[in-house]
Amino acid sequence: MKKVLTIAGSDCSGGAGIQADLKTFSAHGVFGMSVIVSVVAENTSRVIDIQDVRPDMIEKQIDAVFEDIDVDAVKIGMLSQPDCMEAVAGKLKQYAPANIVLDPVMYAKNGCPLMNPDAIDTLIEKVIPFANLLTPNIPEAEKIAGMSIHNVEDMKKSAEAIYRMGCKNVLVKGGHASGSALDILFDGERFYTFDAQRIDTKNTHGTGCTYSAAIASNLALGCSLQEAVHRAKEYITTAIRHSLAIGKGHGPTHHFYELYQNGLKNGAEINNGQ
Ligand SMILES: Nc1ncnc2c1ncn2[C@@H]1O[C@H](COP(=O)(O)OP(=O)(O)O)[C@@H](O)[C@H]1O
Ligand SMILES: Cc1ncc(COP(=O)(O)O)c(N)n1
Repeated sequence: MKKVLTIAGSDCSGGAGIQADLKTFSAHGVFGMSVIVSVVAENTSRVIDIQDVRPDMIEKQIDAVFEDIDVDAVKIGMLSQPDCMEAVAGKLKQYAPANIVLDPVMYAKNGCPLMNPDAIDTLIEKVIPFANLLTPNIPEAEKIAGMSIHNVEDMKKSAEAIYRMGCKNVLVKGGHASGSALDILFDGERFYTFDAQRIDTKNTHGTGCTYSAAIASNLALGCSLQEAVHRAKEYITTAIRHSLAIGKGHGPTHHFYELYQNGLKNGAEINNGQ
């Protein structure tokens, strides 16, 4: 069985973070493992408080996994402070795992901050260079690239700027744009587009977590990057289409193995081109 690790924050309400990642791993039939970087008291409406795990404890969790188990892919989510980022970066250097997918989480869907804005330089200098794939949404791509994004051309320009920071591939996600749900992948040479119908729902808590965890699962299963993103786009579109009206705010995506299989069989209306 393929083994996939998430290094991220815990969402006690179950829709995002570590919890979304582990549900996504199970739906893909891979063995999920987790290193908790922050404990977040949050729900579908608000973030109440964040307690970061001590950096040496983050390092020890990563050691515990890697000294014992071969890891086929790593998904990295919420890293709230520079010292968490440095702890993770040091261990990525030490263990050099394959297939690192980095989702640079900055805000929850309700607008609450999950990353200290002063940590962005550390993210860029210390963590981004380890990523095989970075998956910013539009506000995150704007912050990292230092530019504003108004259209697809701007998404492409931001992807090029972020690529130059040392990650091997960049996927700028269009969930925060209007029109169809269009994502742009840049591999340093060419752009690839992954487009799906926008689903009219407020229940998008955990979409970015789910998507990056699905990409990491597909890479662990041996897919090429383009195939991994294509399949993950089908997975996230199906998970949003069947998202759950749980809680009073932005409800979570739905992870359900049979649903995933049916979604794939029915073809989840994904167009990918170049
Ligand atoms: N309402 C929607 N309908 C269909 N796809 C969506 C919708 N909202 C987001 N997506 C897709 O979900 C994935 C996650 O994107 P996004 O919501 O931008 O990330 P994040 O959770 O990091 O803000 C992307 O593939 C995006 O295109
Ligand atoms: C612990 C944690 N990590 C990440 C997110 C953002 O989730 P998303 O951008 O996928 O809605 C979150 N709300 N909580």
